[in-house]
Amino acid sequence: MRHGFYALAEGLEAAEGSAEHGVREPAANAVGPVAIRLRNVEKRFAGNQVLRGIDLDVPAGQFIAIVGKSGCGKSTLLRLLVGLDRQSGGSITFADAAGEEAEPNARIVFQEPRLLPWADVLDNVVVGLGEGVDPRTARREALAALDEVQLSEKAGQWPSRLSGGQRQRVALARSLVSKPGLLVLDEPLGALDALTRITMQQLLARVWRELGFTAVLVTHDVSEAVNLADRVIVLDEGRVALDLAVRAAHPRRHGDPELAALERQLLDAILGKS
Ligand SMILES: Nc1ncnc2c1ncn2[C@@H]1O[C@H](COP(=O)(O)OP(=O)(O)OP(=O)(O)O)[C@@H](O)[C@H]1O
Repeated sequence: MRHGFYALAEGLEAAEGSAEHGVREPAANAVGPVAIRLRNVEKRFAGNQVLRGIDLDVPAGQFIAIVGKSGCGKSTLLRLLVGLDRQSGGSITFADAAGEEAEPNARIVFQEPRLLPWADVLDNVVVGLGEGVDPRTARREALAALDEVQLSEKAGQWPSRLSGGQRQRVALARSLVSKPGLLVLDEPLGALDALTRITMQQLLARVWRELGFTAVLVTHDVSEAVNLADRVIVLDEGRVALDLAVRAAHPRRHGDPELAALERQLLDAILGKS
């Protein structure tokens, strides 16, 4: 399946993975948010069954979070969604707002920002557009993406001069610059301190509301999941164990009792009730 995934923009793992290099949608062809449909998705690694019979429908523009114990298959599922790996069975398809099958123009943000140390912040974002874009257009789009993450004043800075949170904002801008229809986030805030993490959650929530892509977030933090997502999926040994709607209005506040009750429900599903 061709995902329209542009590997280089997403860093070294993507470049060495099985994604198809050099395939991308220019920003002008942005598809808009895509709906995702998984049917009976299975994944095995040399006889080790990691994902089992996953059926999931994600409407276009929804923000879902995936939580679960270590090793339950969260990252494996993300890698299938962006085309870095292929399922062993079942199907994954994407559709545009009109319901027509579409390339998702998927991007992924990892826990580590994976910036190019020899390029300044602006050029690190330009990389997200891939090759063949007019340099002036590329610069303009990269500056707009940096503005979106409130980092335009660092455009000429080296990555080594940035804080961890700022580097992760550059990585986010690099993913946003091509106007993805699907943004996949693999523990993107996991390496940040608690306060920076909350600030970044607010930024992510705002960016998602403004740009309207479909988002799939993997996190170990159930509080982060209920603060950001419309819906939280609990994976257990490669199966969907719980599919929980989060209806609280945005902006959400940490400590809100409604969210705390959902957190409790998620922890019970992940750890088992004692
Ligand atoms: N390329 C691979 N080859 C073989 N086994 C793999 C490969 N990738 C993942 N696995 C196995 O699949 C299982 C699920 O891994 P995955 O990384 O998806 O879990 P996870 O839920 O994301 O874990 P964590 O929360 O610790 O990051 C693990 O047992 C892992 O060892």
